[in-house]
Amino acid sequence: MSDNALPIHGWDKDPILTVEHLFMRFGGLVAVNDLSFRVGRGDITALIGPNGAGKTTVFNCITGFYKPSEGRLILGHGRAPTAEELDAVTLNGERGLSSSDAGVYLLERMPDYKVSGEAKVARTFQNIRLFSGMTVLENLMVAQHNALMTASGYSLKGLLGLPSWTTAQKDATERAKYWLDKVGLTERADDPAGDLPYGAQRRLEIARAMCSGPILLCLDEPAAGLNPRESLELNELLRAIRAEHGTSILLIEHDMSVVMEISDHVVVLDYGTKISDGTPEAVKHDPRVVAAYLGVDEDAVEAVEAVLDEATGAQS
Ligand SMILES: Nc1ncnc2c1ncn2[C@@H]1O[C@H](COP(=O)(O)OP(=O)(O)OP(=O)(O)O)[C@@H](O)[C@H]1O
Repeated sequence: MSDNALPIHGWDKDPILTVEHLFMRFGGLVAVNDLSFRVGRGDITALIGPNGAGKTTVFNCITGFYKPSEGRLILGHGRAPTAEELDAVTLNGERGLSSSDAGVYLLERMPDYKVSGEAKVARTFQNIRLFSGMTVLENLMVAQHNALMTASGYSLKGLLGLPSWTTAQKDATERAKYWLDKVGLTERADDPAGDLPYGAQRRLEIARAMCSGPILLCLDEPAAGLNPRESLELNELLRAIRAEHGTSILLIEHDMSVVMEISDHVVVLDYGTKISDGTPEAVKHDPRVVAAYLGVDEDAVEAVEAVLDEATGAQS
């Protein structure tokens, strides 16, 4: 490579998700403005930016809660789709195309339940959305409701107690127990989810998302409201999900220490427009990023400067 050549990043070589020219308009407000970026397969990618930058709107477009005004959202199962496969799906008006070793899905054409069920993209929300009156274990079983309904032939096989149904039910229970253990909540399995402390509810939300077997996990501010010890545990959990399950992770996060600590790739938005895209190291030294945060308020200025100083000090 010559000195002038730009490095080729993993997210460019093997993207699991490619966001192309995404626009989202609410009346006259352009919340997302011609946004393009890639999420690398097996990477932890952070989407950051000041309040109101458009991060949650991007998540809502990716996960089928909003239909984008314009743009293409390409998800590749197994490997990045070839140009021919992509053209075939785009031109024939289909939502997706799958073969034995790969699949390509155009998420902007899919409703939310198909984004989770078929494209295998799971998400958590900025405000916790558990079924607080149900037990911790029941929350994880409900997450697998669609798969269980399919296995039960929409009740008939379940009523008859056919083997395919009993096996599916056993698998769902095992999966729920596995994730309870992973997030350290086995002891609380029979307690109402609403009785858990805040940090445990956040972990349960991640466990619930993982029970649907996603290939891409989208987390909206997973560290919000966590104390420093819980933040460290969250970092470990996300690393384990990536390492042991190969799940790619896209997260929105305001906590810069979490972002800089665990991300492979950071994309920065301001007023709906991408202002920076690169490694955490490159992004944190990008003057456009610092300026965007400095433009928010004094608390943000101090927070950004403190993280920059700490990160720079740690390296020198
Ligand atoms: N359903 C909606 N209708 C109208 N405007 C909306 C809607 N959803 C979001 N917006 C607007 O779009 C812009 C981006 O909002 P969004 O919630 O995506 O930002 P954000 O970066 O996630 O902010 P935060 O960090 O505060 O959560 C804001 O101006 C917001 O008011």
